[in-house]
Amino acid sequence: MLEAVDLECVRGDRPLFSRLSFSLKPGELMHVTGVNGSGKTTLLRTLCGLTRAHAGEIRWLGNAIHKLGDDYRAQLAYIGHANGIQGDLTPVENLHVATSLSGDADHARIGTTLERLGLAAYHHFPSKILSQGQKRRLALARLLVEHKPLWILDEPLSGLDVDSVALMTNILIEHLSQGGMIVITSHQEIDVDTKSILHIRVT
Ligand SMILES: Nc1ncnc2c1ncn2[C@@H]1O[C@H](COP(=O)(O)OP(=O)(O)OP(=O)(O)O)[C@@H](O)[C@H]1O
Repeated sequence: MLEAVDLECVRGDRPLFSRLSFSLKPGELMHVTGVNGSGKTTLLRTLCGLTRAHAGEIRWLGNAIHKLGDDYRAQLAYIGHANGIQGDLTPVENLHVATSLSGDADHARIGTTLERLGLAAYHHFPSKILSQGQKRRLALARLLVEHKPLWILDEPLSGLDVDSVALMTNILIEHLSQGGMIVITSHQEIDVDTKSILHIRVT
């Protein structure tokens, strides 16, 4: 379980949010919403341990994440605004590189994952020739190659066409049905079972 207790974040000298508390259990998705600049990315980066909270604590399975360090980071996959794709490498090579530090990555799944995400035809091409939406799909493919219980996703649906949004939604639902947890920002609705969705708005 992921918990935030009385979290407060400040950027520069501007307070973004304070006294933010929630808990996210296996099989649950938290949809973070808010206007541009309200602090959604800051919240996600703080939950990953990449940005320090001004006050409060984040806990994973009851332990403060700053004490768990790498043991916590090994449990999560973070996909931010940037796709983190190396243009001269093929999609397969990119997935190898992106998941190389994951002890539990299943490289045998790379082929079927690229097929599922509609990228099989680009197997041998450098990734720089992919369109923006295809690059986003390649970035998201990492989720299916690694086996991380916690996905923290910043606008994963941005730039995706209608079919790709539906595909990605199915992937999110599958992860939840396997006991995974998801924290996600999106300016669009996420079509998952309302019983497993928590809404949080930063203002
Ligand atoms: N390194 C930084 N130093 C100072 N201020 C920052 C820094 N990073 C972000 N900010 C400020 O913090 C605020 C929140 O930024 P953040 O990226 O978390 O917002 P957001 O809700 O994700 O926005 P968007 O919907 O536009 O992606 C913004 O006003 C931004 O200018």
